[in-house]
Amino acid sequence: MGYAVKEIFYTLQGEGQHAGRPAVFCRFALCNLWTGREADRARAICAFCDTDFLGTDGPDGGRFATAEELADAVEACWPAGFQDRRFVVCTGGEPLLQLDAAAVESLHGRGFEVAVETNGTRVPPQGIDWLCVSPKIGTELVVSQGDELKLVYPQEGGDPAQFEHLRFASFRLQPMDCPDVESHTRSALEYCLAHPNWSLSLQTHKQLGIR
Ligand SMILES: C[S@@+](CC[C@H](N)C(=O)[O-])C[C@H]1O[C@@H](n2cnc3c(N)ncnc32)[C@H](O)[C@@H]1O
Ligand SMILES: Nc1nc2[nH]cc(C(=O)O)c2c(=O)[nH]1
Ligand code: SF4
Ligand SMILES: [Mg+2]
Repeated sequence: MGYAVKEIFYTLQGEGQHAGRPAVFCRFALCNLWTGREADRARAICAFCDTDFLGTDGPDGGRFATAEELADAVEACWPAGFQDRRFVVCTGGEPLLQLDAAAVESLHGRGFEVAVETNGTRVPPQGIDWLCVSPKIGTELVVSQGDELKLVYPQEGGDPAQFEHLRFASFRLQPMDCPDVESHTRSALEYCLAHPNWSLSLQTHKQLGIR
């Protein structure tokens, strides 16, 4: 079987509670809510995606036959000589189409804390250290607990209140990046001010001009 990975890179986590923290990003290929092809975007279940996850041709991307090979590739991106506070963010595409307990275990074996960014439509494997769920309106959410619920805002039919009963340690609104991002940022921050159980998540890597 193995793992199809678009790219692996070292950067700062740009979003959510860990924003600013150095991390290796492992971007898995494929998603269940969009093919990744621009021609299909308009009819995709998730049509606002800001990411190219198609194929395995990105920097340090490829097909990894085993969990150990995948973990080797992640470890190779962490600065040499630093053993502590190793952090990997598994994203995509939808990482939970591929990330399994064996991969989490191999990453743990190399000292990585394992974070996942998921759309919440697939059951996560055991052992994940930080679970960030970003629900997409019109899909069935099968993950009802985690560390962070990060809702892209606004989404049609996506009243944040519908998620508040779920067991997440924090709730965040992330302004939808598109030509209207400024007005979306304004409305997200106004929502947070009026509903202080929600916090704002900005995509700081885009402001910083890093990956
Ligand atoms: C590209 S997705 C990959 C992980 C997973 N498929 C998911 O949707 O959570 C990573 C994060 O970017 C967010 N995102 C995607 N497109 C966005 C956009 N146009 N504006 C703001 N956030 C976006 C997603 O909601 C998710 O939190
Ligand atoms: N720097 C940086 N932070 C991120 N946080 C979540 C991302 C993602 O695409 O999942 C992302 C990303 O693509 N880059
Ligand atoms: S679920 Fe995530 S990766 Fe898939 S299309 Fe939506 S934002 Fe992109
Ligand atoms: Mg991104």
